[in-house]
Amino acid sequence: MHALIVVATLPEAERLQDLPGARVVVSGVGPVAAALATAQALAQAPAELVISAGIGGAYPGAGLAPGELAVSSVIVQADLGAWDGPAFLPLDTLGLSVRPGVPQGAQFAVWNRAAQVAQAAGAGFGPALTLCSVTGSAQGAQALAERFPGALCEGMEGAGVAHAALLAGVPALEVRGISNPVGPRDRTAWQVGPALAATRRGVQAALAVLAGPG
Ligand SMILES: O=C(O)c1cccc(C(=O)CC[C@H]2O[C@@H](n3cnc4c(=O)[nH]cnc43)[C@H](O)[C@@H]2O)c1
Repeated sequence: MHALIVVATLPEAERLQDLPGARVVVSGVGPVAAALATAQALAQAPAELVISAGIGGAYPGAGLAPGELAVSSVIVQADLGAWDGPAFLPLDTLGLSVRPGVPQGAQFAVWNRAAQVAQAAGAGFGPALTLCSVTGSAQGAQALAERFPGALCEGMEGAGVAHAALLAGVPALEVRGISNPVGPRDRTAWQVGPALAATRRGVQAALAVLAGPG
């Protein structure tokens, strides 16, 4: 069996397609596209591990510069909940679940060897947040970092992949090569090349851990 690697875009896939033991699927951008593509891919062929991989932003205080790597300790759909004035109420606080009849808030557990992957790759290890839109202000970044202490990075697909993997009974992991700091939008400063290289390093480490002794 192989690992299923789900990426949002073709340039992200092109840097991973030659890796032995990996089946790479391009989902399109966002958690819905990522969940649908993951579910479809797992229905077509089973996988031992599903990896949500790609470029992402690093929160201030995460200690990750562009070109460095984040590996998820937990995957969180950070915008799933309700605003009560200035207060954000997460799904579980509201007594709601993403799975009928089963308590499941917006936090998805990851593969039990995720820490080993982070160590092998020299990556940061912490919560990976998923949002439906790129955060574009210092206040927004600060608020998310406060709401999710220790949050390392943000992307737009991880929780969708993790949700589909959970329903299929397959462990999930997110690896993000850092392209930008989360904060005021400055697309010209994004370091996409180094971020793609870091993403590849993270996927390679995960595949090596998967192939190694359990
Ligand atoms: O703002 C633009 O002009 C622009 C042009 C091309 C692409 C974008 C994106 O936002 C790409 C989103 C894509 O990349 C991931 N990503 C990378 N950095 C972040 C981030 O700081 N916050 C959220 N997502 C990020 C994301 O997973 C998407 O797949 C913008």
